[in-house]
Amino acid sequence: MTKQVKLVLEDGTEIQGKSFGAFTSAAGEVVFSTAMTGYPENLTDPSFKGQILVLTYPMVGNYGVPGEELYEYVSKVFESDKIHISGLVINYYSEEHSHWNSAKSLGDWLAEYNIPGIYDIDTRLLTKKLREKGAMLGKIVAADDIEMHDPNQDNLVDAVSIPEVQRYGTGKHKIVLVDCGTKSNIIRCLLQRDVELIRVPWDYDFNSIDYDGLFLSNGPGDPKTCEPTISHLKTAYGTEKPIFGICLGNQLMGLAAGGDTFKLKYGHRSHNQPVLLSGTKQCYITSQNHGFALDTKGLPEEWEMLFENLNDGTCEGIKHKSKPFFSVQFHPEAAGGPEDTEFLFDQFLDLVEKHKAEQGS
Ligand SMILES: NC(=O)CC[C@H](N)C(=O)O
Repeated sequence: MTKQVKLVLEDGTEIQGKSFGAFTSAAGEVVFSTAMTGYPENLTDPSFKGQILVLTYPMVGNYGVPGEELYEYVSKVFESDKIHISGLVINYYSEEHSHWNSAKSLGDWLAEYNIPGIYDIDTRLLTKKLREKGAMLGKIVAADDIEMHDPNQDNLVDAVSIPEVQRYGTGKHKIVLVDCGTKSNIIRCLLQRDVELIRVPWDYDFNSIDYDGLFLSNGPGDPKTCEPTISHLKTAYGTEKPIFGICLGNQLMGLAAGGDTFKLKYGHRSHNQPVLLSGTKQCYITSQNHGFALDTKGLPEEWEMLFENLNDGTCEGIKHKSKPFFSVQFHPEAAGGPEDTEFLFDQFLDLVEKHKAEQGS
């Protein structure tokens, strides 16, 4: 028999729903995503660590969850090796699942990782509330009540990064990937481009490595908790070697440059965020998942805005005016989709190639 559970928000709202996945209580920050597909990718994206995810798309679970498959060293289908959300809130849970690569149901997959799901919730009404009041703390309450918990107080990046250096691939460009909670598709996108990859923990001093290019990954929580990474990045800015950052990586690059970050009211989480390339009329549709943004006002002269969000005018990327350093707030690797901005990986590797040619190496 289906068990009753409730969703409780910090403003006192209580909504009754039905349990699927694990029948357990969980607390976190309640955020919404308007993406229509991609729950296997989203649930395993380490940037969602500590968050209870509300999906506005009304029917969820109907294409099941794929079986694990490897792409060289990392998962081919998921964005990491486990589910990172704290809980899932949906409207209609499809008990039936059918797809060519479906191996299990969404409910069974959540239960495997002891993550609660709640369905029969009017997720669009809930989203309107979150848009009005902003992202809120909340909890899914099963048998036992628990305390609210603000994940942004924790060092979430440390919880999802790797404990020690890992090396992948044998390409001609040596790229250091600073793992603040990297999505697997960043690794796949780099390995498809003639790269030897050195994946290092978030607080590792990568300046001790003789790399050709530096890559800053996405990751969960408040970027200001990444003090060691910001400090190492400041040292890397003293060189001319190419640097590329994505999402949390963009925020860290901005902070290291002297800028500031702030929390957005309810964040950008969807697969259809329009961004404008500065100085052009070229708009790209991008995949996004972030709750903080970079404030460009405080950025020094040598830096400029690279992309702007056309919904709310926030910064979607920055670049250095003379050195090969750039970063984007959206996800060019974009699993699951759209892949329109994947060319940015090629631009990064072109900068690496050019810099090496200039150095005669
Ligand atoms: N996807 C990400 O890297 C998210 C970055 C940061 N944790 C934010 O929410 O803004």
